[in-house]
Amino acid sequence: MEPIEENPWPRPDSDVQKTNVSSPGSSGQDMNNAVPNTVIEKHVQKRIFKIIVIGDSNVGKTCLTFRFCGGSFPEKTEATIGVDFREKTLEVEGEIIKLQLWDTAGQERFRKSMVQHYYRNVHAVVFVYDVTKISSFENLPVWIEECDRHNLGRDIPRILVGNKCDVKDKVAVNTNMAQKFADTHNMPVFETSAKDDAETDHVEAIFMTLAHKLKTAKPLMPPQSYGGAVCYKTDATRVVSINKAASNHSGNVEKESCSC
Ligand SMILES: Nc1nc2c(ncn2[C@@H]2O[C@H](COP(=O)(O)OP(=O)(O)OP(=O)(O)O)[C@@H](O)[C@H]2O)c(=O)[nH]1
Repeated sequence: MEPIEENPWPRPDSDVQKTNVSSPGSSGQDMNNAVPNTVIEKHVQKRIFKIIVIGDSNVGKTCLTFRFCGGSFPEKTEATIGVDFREKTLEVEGEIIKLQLWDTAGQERFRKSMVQHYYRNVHAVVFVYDVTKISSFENLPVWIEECDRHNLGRDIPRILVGNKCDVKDKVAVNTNMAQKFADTHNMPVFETSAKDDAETDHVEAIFMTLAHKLKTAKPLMPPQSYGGAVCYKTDATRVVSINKAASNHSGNVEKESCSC
């Protein structure tokens, strides 16, 4: 028997719960009396938020995103070429949302042709510096400038993360400096370590803070698709219709996507 689809638009990013419903006493061998298993697929629509993670090479962008999405510190990393994607689905105040983290290359030579793509339809930005390397902190204005150059609205949530706090004897950027900079640029600052297992919850909390901001943020974007994912417009009307579909599984949500 064909699967019953409650939502006519299966999407690569949808959560699919498969429930096998079989009749008690049925046997796969007696096909006349058997009630074959029916697979009910429930596709839960969810909002996807694109977050770009930027900062100098070697500050730990890959490790931070890996820690958040994978729950561990990668044993070995190599310089990111272009961009890597990591995703995590979260429940925020009753709504299932997906954070799509774009781990961008810090090295100029690995960024060149990709930069336009990073900045398209961004919902939030994470600036990362290395607390043990002053130059990575001093370069932050360059990264902010790059955001401005690509017309990233000032209303888009931004956070600052000082990484590698586990290397306590080599701290070159103290908390006061970081806080002052963050205040000037109107964003919260977090100091953490992707490496230290004891900081796992803290890394999680940082991204959760962002997720909360995004959930309550004012709608900005038309629906877009990229990398196989579909991102929905976050205007109030849209949110209502997505939430409704998610809660009653009626599936009658207009699917929108575009190429960008
Ligand atoms: N001690 C310590 N080392 C870290 C931490 N995070 C990352 N590293 C190390 O820093 C180096 C660079 O980490 P990556 O995550 O690859 O840095 P990146 O910012 O993604 O670098 P690019 O891809 O070149 O932009 C690696 O050797 C990591 O093991 C941390 O919290 N503490």
